[in-house]
Amino acid sequence: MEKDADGFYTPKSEPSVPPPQLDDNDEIKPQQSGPSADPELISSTFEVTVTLADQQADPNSPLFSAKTFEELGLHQDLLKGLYDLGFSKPSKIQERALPLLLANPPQNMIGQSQSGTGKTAAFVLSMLSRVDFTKNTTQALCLAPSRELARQIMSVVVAMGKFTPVQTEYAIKDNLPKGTTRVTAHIVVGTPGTMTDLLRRKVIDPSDVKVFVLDEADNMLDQDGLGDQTLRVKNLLPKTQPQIVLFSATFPDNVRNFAAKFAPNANKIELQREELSVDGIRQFYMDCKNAEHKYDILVSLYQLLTIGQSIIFCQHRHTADRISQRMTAEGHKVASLHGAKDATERDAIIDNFREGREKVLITTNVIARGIDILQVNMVVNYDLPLMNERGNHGGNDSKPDVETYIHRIGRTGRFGRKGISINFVHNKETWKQMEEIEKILGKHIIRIETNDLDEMEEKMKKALK
Ligand SMILES: Nc1ncnc2c1ncn2[C@@H]1O[C@H](COP(=O)(O)OP(=O)(O)OP(=O)(O)O)[C@@H](O)[C@H]1O
Repeated sequence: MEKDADGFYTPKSEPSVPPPQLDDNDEIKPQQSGPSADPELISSTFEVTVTLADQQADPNSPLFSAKTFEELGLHQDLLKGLYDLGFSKPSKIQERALPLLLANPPQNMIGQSQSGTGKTAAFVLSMLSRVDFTKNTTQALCLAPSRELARQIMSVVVAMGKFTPVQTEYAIKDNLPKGTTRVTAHIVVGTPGTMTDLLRRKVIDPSDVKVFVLDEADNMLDQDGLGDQTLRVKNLLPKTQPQIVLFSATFPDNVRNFAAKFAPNANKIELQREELSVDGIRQFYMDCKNAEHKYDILVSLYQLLTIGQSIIFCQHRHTADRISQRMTAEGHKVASLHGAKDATERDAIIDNFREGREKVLITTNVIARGIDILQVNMVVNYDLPLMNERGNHGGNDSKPDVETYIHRIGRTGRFGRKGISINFVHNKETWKQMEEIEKILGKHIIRIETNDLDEMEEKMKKALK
């Protein structure tokens, strides 16, 4: 199965490739032909070809694995789903996490791996593996911090579960038909507020839940963010606690301890600080004269932003709206997305962007995490992400929010692809914030002149090679 025009994996009535061949031992082999049979080649807009196979064979790459999917103990129907998606070899996190996730008796998991390295498949396969399809009850719950991410995860559940009878349902705002009194789907994916509501109203019966997954777990457990609501969901689950699975690219110290209490006795897969950001993402900065100059620079970048697709991150909704209105009025085609828009509008905006109908998306931290759109080759931090005064994400304090920075730039450079990030700095304070990010990540952020568009284009093209 390939991603459809919306960038989602949706089952087609006719498979795009012939079904996997069963050999004498009933073993499933990866596809040898068909459109999704050559996942090794990734082409970028600059006509550069990256060989995924090289990275998956390099022991230093997060995409490396010494094993095959068959060796990881997955059911044949799930192997078929994987090959149908064009996955031929596991990534490091998949190789390491899956055997631990599937072992019996089930054990909790705290798993960390860089952005775009395949964490979703690891937890989706583990949910699909634990479901007993002969029972029409809810057996796995998955929470994500945004409706956009919940919808994306669901598309992976449906794609990987294509050869199983899995039933799924959303727990996101304005999605269940009015008057629904009972959800019996095997797997429910949603956001914490709506999930709590459906559990409280007994629309979802949690008594058979065997797996509880938190994607972007550090964000979901952050007491200043979604932590309370996530805890509420956990408290509504059966006393015989289900297997708790936490995944993220980042686990800052202040959440790590809480995560260990939330998922006791968990198997842990952790990264070192210097491993946090992906090498394929080249990080740049531009020295703007003042806040207004940032806008001029963004406009002058427009041509480059639309070569592939780009995401522009602002700290506030009103900035995202203001910039997009101004650029639109000046004849540029851009879209804006943030949490103040209603559900239908949000779905339409992200779907248009996935489809490539919009090339530039101006947004807030709402889609900083998890969103997987392979054509995004540029991320701009119009405003650097900042902590709030209590030292948590999403504020206005002077400290940079390094975790959010890692997630934002991770919207590009997915699964071995190349990508570019550009930070706009415009005064001493933002300069210092960027310096701190540089220090913490141990990565050099390269300067690009704001007045030399040709140099800029050259540097960027080179970075994408
Ligand atoms: N084994 C594999 N072979 C080929 N492609 C893969 C494999 N595993 C995952 N992918 C693809 O890699 C991309 C990134 O995967 P995914 O979205 O799961 O990353 P992630 O680790 O969850 O990132 P983030 O931290 O940003 O949420 C997806 O497009 C996915 O389809």
